[in-house]
Amino acid sequence: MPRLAYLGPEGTFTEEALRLLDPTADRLPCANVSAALNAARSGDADGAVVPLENSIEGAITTTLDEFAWGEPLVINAELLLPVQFSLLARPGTEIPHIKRVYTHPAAITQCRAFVARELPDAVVVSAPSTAAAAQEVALPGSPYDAAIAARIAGEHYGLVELASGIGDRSDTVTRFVKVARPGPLPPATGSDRTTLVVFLADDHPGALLEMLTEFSVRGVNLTRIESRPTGDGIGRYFFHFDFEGHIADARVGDAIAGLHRICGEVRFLGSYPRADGLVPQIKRGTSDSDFAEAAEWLAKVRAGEI
Ligand SMILES: O=C(O)C(=O)C[C@]1(C(=O)O)C=C[C@@H](O)C=C1
Repeated sequence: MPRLAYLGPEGTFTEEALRLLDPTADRLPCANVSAALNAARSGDADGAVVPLENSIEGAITTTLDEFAWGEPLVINAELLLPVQFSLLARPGTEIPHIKRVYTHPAAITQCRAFVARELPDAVVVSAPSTAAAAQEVALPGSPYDAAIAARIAGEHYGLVELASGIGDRSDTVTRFVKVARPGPLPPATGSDRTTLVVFLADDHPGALLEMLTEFSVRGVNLTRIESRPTGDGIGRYFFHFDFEGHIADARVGDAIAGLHRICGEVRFLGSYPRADGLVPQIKRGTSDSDFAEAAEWLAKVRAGEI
């Protein structure tokens, strides 16, 4: 049975995602995303499950940066989890008395309208995770009056639910990924996604356009692009890409090789089945057989046969 590290403690959305991704895995709760990924890197765990992006908040930047800088890890699965938040408190607490709320920063963004409307005077403080917030609020001497977390976290830590479905939108989704140390890749399924981190060789006009061209001319559809600071000064950025297809697909492999030729460093973060099952539209001239036929034709031309 694999042992998977995750953002804990028990009752986080990440735990729910892990249970759905691998129901039989042993679970190793960790204090934060970095600790979960380090457990996978060191071998304390066989892999880890971490949040990557949210339909309201956007990218989880800690995860993006860990993937770019730490010892390499590779994504082998993803999951889209609808997230619903509840306001949880110790028994006897009433909403008008809530002055300090504790929750994960991603939940703060997603419940902004509810907090502004129902808790206008409350201070909202960042917690390492939604379940860590619920666990803390359950302590008798806690400085916090309420937590925003999943209902299940309230049940787990003995809190009462004062309000449910308090997210600004009812259709919020968080995308989670399962990662492991580099090894054999999941086979191509026809409905796959690939993730890369790319560092520029040097800063020059058109550098971003040149990268995008590698995808565009091969008909590779991007599903996420993010720039993140390298830390080397204002204006210094690296890039995170998600796109349709598997590195085993000719158009995808060719685009990645093209980036490798023109960029400073390309870090491959995995090709894995898409959670939404969508099958990409293959643009004319970019299928595997189109690439094979063109390579055959070129070989003949070079051999003087055409
Ligand atoms: O705190 C949790 O429960 C998490 O699993 C983390 C996390 C996130 O990082 O986005 C996951 C889903 C929700 O969007 C809020 C928080």
